[in-house]
Amino acid sequence: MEKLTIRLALDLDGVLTEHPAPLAQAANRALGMQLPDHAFVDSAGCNVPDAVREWVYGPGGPASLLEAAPRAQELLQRLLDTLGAENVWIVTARPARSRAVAEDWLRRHRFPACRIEFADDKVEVARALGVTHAIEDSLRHATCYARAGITCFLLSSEPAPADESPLVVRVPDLAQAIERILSLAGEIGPVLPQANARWHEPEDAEPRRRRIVISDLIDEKARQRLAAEADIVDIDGRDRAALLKAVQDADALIVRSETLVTREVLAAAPRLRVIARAGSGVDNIDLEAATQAGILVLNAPGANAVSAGEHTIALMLAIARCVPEANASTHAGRWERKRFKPFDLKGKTVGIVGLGRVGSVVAQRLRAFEVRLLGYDPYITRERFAQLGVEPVDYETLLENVDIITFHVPATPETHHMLDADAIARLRPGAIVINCARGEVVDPVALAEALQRGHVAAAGIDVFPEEPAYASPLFGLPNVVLTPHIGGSSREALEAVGEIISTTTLAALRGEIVPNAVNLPAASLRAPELLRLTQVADAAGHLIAVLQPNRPSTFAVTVRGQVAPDVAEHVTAAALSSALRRWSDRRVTPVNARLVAAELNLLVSVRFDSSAAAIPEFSFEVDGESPHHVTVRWDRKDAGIMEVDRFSLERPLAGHMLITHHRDRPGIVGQIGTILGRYEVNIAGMQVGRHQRGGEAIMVLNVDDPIPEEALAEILTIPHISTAYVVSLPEPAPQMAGRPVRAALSQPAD
Ligand SMILES: NC(=O)C1=CN([C@@H]2O[C@H](COP(=O)(O)OP(=O)(O)OC[C@H]3O[C@@H](n4cnc5c(N)ncnc54)[C@H](O)[C@@H]3O)[C@@H](O)[C@H]2O)C=CC1
Ligand SMILES: O=C(O)C(=O)COP(=O)(O)O
Repeated sequence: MEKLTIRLALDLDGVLTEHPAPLAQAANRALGMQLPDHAFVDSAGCNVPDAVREWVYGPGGPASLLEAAPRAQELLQRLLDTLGAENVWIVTARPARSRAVAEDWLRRHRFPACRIEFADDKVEVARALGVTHAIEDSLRHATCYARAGITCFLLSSEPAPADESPLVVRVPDLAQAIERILSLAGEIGPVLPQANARWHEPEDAEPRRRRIVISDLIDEKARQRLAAEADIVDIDGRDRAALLKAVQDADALIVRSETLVTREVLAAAPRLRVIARAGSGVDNIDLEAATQAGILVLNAPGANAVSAGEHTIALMLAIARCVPEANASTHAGRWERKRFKPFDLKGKTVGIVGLGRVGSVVAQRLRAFEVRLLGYDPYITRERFAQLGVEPVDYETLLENVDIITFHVPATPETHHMLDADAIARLRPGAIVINCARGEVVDPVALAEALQRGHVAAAGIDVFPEEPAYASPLFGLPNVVLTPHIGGSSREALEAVGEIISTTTLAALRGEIVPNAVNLPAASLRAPELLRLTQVADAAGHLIAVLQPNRPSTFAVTVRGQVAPDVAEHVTAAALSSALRRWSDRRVTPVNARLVAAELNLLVSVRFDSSAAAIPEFSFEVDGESPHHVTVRWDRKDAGIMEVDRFSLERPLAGHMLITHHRDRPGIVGQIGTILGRYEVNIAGMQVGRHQRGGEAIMVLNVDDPIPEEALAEILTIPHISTAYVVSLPEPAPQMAGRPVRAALSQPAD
C-alpha cells in the first residue's frame, strides 16, 4: 500500500517551549541589551550576538527556566505514536554546545524521548534527514523550509500575505499544527477515517448558511433573492474597518465601484469564495490577488451599458443645449434667451474611444443624431466597426479630427491618462470631452487647465480618479457638467445587474459554473452539463490523489474526441484542484489550480487528440514510483470514471469503494468477501478488470458500510494483493441513477 511518510522537524523555542519573550527580557535585564520580545523566536535571524545566545541557552541560563508550551508533552507523544519515533526530530538553532541544557530541560518537563538536532542551517539538516514537514514559530525558518520544498506549519495568528509560499501553512497554535499533521497522516494512511471518506471534503462539520457581505446599494429584489439562501451582512464598503471585519467569515462579497477589494481585504477573508462586482468595471478589485487566493470574481458586463450609454448622451446634450446653466438662470428668474448659445449634434464628428458594450450603445444612439462617428479600439474587428457604423482610425487621427471625444475603455495601465496634456494638445480648439468610463483615463489637471484656457470648450464628467470625489481641479469650472458616478445607476440597470449578480453568486457558492466569471474561462457548454462533467472530473482528481498520495511532478491530461478548449480547461482545473487539495495544504479551487501547481513545480500538460474517440474522454495521468491513470468518459450528457490504471470498468465508479490491485488468482474475491463479512461490511456490488487471465487485475467493491482499518489491514495480508484503497466518489447524476453510463454511451452523441 502506498503511504505518505511524514518526517517531521519540530522547532524547540516557541513550539515546545512557551513563547521565548522571557529570554529577551532576561538578556535586557542582565546584560543591558535592548532586544525586542521576539528576538529569540529566531535569535540568529535577529542578529543576537553569539555571546548573548551562549549565555541565554547555556548552563543555568534563562532558557532553562522557560515553561513548556500548553500540552506540548502530550502532543509530542501523539506525534511519536502516529508518525513513528524514527520520523520525528526536534531541530533547533540553539548553539550545539547547549545540548545538555536542552536535553535536561526536556527531561525535567517530562517530554517523551525524541532525537534533537542542533543546526544553524536547519534546512541543510532537514534535507539530510529526509524531512517532509516542519513546525516553526519563525517566519524566516518557515520560509527557508518552504523554499526547500518542505511544508512548514507556522505558528502565527497573523494573516498570511497573499504572496506567501503555498508550503507555509499558518496555524494558531501547536495543537492545531499537530491536528493538521495527524489528519494528513490519517487521511493517507491505510484507511480513510469516516470523516475523510467523502469525495468532496466539506468545509464545515455542520453545513452552515452562507454569509454574503453586501458593501453598496444593490437592487432590492436581488437582495431578497440572496437573503433567501444566505445570511446578509450590510456594510458601507468605504469604511475599511467595517469591511475588514465583515469579510472575516464571509463566503461572498458583493461590491460596486466604491469598495476597494485589495490584498489586505482578501487576506482578512479566509472563507471568501466569490467576489461579485454588481456592475462592469473590476478595476477596484485586485484580480491577481483574488486569483492567487482561488477566489472567483464575477461581474455583470453589459447589464448597465444602456444606462451608461444614455448618460453619456445626456452629458453631450446637456453641454450642447446649455442645460445646466440655462436651468439655473431660469430658476433664478432671469430670462436669458440671448445668453445661451446651444448647438446641434447633427453634422459634428464624435470620436468614441473603446467600442465595447457601452461604446456600442453610444455609437448606436448617436447615429440617430446624424453625426460622423470615428472610433478607436484596437481589440475589436473591422466587421464590428462596420456593424456599428463607426470609421476605425488610430488614436492620433481620432484626437485631431473630432468635435466631441468620449471614453468607454476600462481602467488599465494602458488607458491610464490616455487623455493627458499631449493628447489634449492634439484636439481641435473648442473640442468637448466626455468621460463616463473611469477617472484614471483622463488627467484632470491637464483637462482643467485646457478648459480654463478655452482650448477644450466643455467637458462632461461622471467619474473621478478618487471616489467619492469631494475635491477636483474640475470643480467650479463653468464649462464642466459633473455627475457623481451615476452613469450605471438607472433603475433598470440596477435591476438587471442585481438579477445577474444575485443568481450567479448563489450558483457559484453552490459550486455551479457560471457564465460571467472574470478569472475563469467562459464556458461554451450549458451550465448543468458542465457541472456534471466537472463534478466527475473533480472525483477523478480526488481518486488519482488517493492512488498517488505523494505529490507527483507531472499531471498530464489527454483529451480525446471533439471537445471545446474551454470545456477541457474547466475539466482540467476541476480535476487538478481536487487532487491538489490532497497534495498540498493550500486552499485550492479551479480558479487558482494552475497557479498553485506552478508554484509547487507540478507540471500540468493538456494534450488534445481529436482524431481518437467518438465519445469524448479525459485521461488524467500522474508520474511517481508507480504511475497512475484515471479516465473519465463523457457522452455529452453524463460522465463517469470508466478506467483506472488502464483497467476498463463496466460501470462508472461511484459511492463507497474498496479498490485493490492484485494478481488474478482464484479465491481472492472470496477471501476479501469473508474478511468484510466478519467486520459486517455489506458488499453492494463488484467489478473486476484485468488484461489477461492470471495477470495484473483491479477489483472495485462497492460497500454500504465504512471499512474498518483492521479489515483493510487483513485484506492487505492476502497473498497477491499489492495495494488497497478506500475511496468515496459521488453517485451518478439523478437522471442517470441506476443506468450504466455504458448504455448511455451507446446512444449517438449530440
Ligand atoms: N459611469 C458608469 O457608471 C459606468 C462606467 N462603466 C465603465 O465604462 C467602461 C466600458 O465599460 P464596458 O463597455 O462595459 O466594457 P467593455 O469591456 O465591454 O468595453 C471596453 C472596450 O474598451 C476597449 N479597450 C480596451 N483597452 C483599450 C485601449 N487601450 N484603447 C482603446 N480601446 C480599448 C476594449 O477592446 C473594449 O471593446 C469601463 O471603464 C466601465 O467600468 C461601465 C458602466 C457604467
Ligand atoms: O459598472 C461599472 O463599471 C460602473 O462604473 C458602475 O459603477 P457603480 O456600480 O455604479 O458603482
